[in-house]
Amino acid sequence: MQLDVRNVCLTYGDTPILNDTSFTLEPGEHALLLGASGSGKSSLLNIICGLQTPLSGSVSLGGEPVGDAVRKAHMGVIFQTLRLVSALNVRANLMLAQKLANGSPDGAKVDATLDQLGIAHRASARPFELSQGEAQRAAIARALVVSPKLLIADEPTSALDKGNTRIVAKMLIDAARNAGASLLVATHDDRLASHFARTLTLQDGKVT
Ligand SMILES: Nc1ncnc2c1ncn2[C@@H]1O[C@H](COP(=O)(O)OP(=O)(O)OP(=O)(O)O)[C@@H](O)[C@H]1O
Repeated sequence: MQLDVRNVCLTYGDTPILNDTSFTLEPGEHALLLGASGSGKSSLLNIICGLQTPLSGSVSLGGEPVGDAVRKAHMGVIFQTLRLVSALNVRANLMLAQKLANGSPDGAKVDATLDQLGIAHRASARPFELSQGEAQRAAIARALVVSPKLLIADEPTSALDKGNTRIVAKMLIDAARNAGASLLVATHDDRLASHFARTLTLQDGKVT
């Protein structure tokens, strides 16, 4: 599904954050969204997910305007703070994501995804019992079990050292490729650029 970001503007109060920003991401394409801290990456991802409304402009996925329904049906999102549900173990977090996406949990897919990401042995653990790396992989698994057409990750490697940064970047790229999903990863970490064929830069409110 093509992601189409069209002439998006956003301000917080009088402060301009996004200034007539446009780009497209083709089906299956992988891109890095690079920008300094505070440049507006998370705000732009929130708008792309339909969690935040821009001042003007539009975002569509596969020709449909984004919103709750499109996000739940077609997007897997890995938030900067992961946002795993602390009352549920890892496996139940993934099942819940499937229920919210299309109402029908698929235990076999959940188990296969945990296995693929190397955390099947932590399926019964609650989020606070996980290491940072395990929690990150659990969040990636949760984004993947809904069979997304677009996988979005916000600063997925901010807490990681160089070795683990490379591992997580490769994990996201492989996972998106296996799922046939497009991938958009936002980061201020330009070390990730070497892993991506395309880099979008967010600067002064514009993506270039
Ligand atoms: N809800 C909000 N109300 C007012 N200002 C906000 C709000 N959310 C973000 N901002 C401000 O807008 C700017 C862009 O924030 P945003 O989180 O989108 O940037 P970012 O590029 O993701 O930053 P980081 O890499 O540090 O996470 C920052 O100056 C931030 O303080």
